[in-house]
Amino acid sequence: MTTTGFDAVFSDVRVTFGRTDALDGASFTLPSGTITGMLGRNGAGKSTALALLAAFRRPDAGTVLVQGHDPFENAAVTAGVQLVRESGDVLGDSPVKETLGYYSDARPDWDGETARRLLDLFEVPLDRSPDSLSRGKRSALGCVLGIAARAPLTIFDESYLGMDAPSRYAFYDALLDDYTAHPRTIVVSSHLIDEVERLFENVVVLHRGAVLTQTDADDLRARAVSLTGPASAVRPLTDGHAVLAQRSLGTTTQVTLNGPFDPDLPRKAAQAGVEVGRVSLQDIFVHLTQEAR
Ligand SMILES: Nc1ncnc2c1ncn2[C@@H]1O[C@H](COP(=O)(O)OP(=O)(O)OP(=O)(O)O)[C@@H](O)[C@H]1O
Repeated sequence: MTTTGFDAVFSDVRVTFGRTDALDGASFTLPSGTITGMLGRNGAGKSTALALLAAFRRPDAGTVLVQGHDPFENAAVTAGVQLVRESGDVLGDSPVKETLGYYSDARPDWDGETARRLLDLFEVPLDRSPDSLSRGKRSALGCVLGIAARAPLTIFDESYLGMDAPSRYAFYDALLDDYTAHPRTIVVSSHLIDEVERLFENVVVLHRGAVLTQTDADDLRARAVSLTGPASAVRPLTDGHAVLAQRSLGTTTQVTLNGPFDPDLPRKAAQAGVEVGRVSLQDIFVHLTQEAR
């Protein structure tokens, strides 16, 4: 691979199915050589956006550029884009090893040794057909193909949901290892945000076809904190802050605050015996999308 990955730019993209706007003026960027989490509730437009990157269709309005070019019917671009969907893009009724041969011919940066090592790790037999495998093994096959293709733009569209938890964690580790050794642009869409958030450097949150926020993952994490302690000590610390959530157990209260924060908050909290904690991306995502409703 001669690049650290393709970048992609969506500008005011609209895709309509009948009376549904799957994408409704979505604009965001996938920077080259980063892992971006594509988040959104059911029906937010994630799969539609990812299918545009893979040139499965053209937008009805706006532009999608991959490495500066319209990917649609552009073989030079699509040769470098790998979309892994849960349904899998494999030769369903032929042995897995034939799919490997197909990828080896079609993908310029294909690494057959990595594919075989990971298929062995996930215990996917080479002589069985994908159609005869369990859902989890089929998902694992798709994920392995996605990693071993080493495409400059690699997209995992909830491709690992069929896998059990140990297999999913093995996939996240394998993806990070391979990405570290061979940087490229990766997009991961998922509902399991708690599990995958450690992968993300950037986050795009889609909501009803539009971009709610696009940001560095650490900036998004820093947008909220939790305060836990006796209700009487926590309450004064919330003054002047937006409270995203609040819950109490006995005399202990936990509030989630949205920034910007009083720079003195950590000192005041320590003095009051209140614990300041991180808020997971999953919780921030839930708050963001609830607010947007
Ligand atoms: N082929 C299609 N025909 C009709 N409507 C569609 C089609 N594809 C998507 N849609 C609609 O477009 C909207 C966005 O769908 P999309 O699959 O992109 O969302 P998503 O964020 O991937 O959802 P999920 O997390 O549930 O998979 C939804 O309202 C969906 O019903």
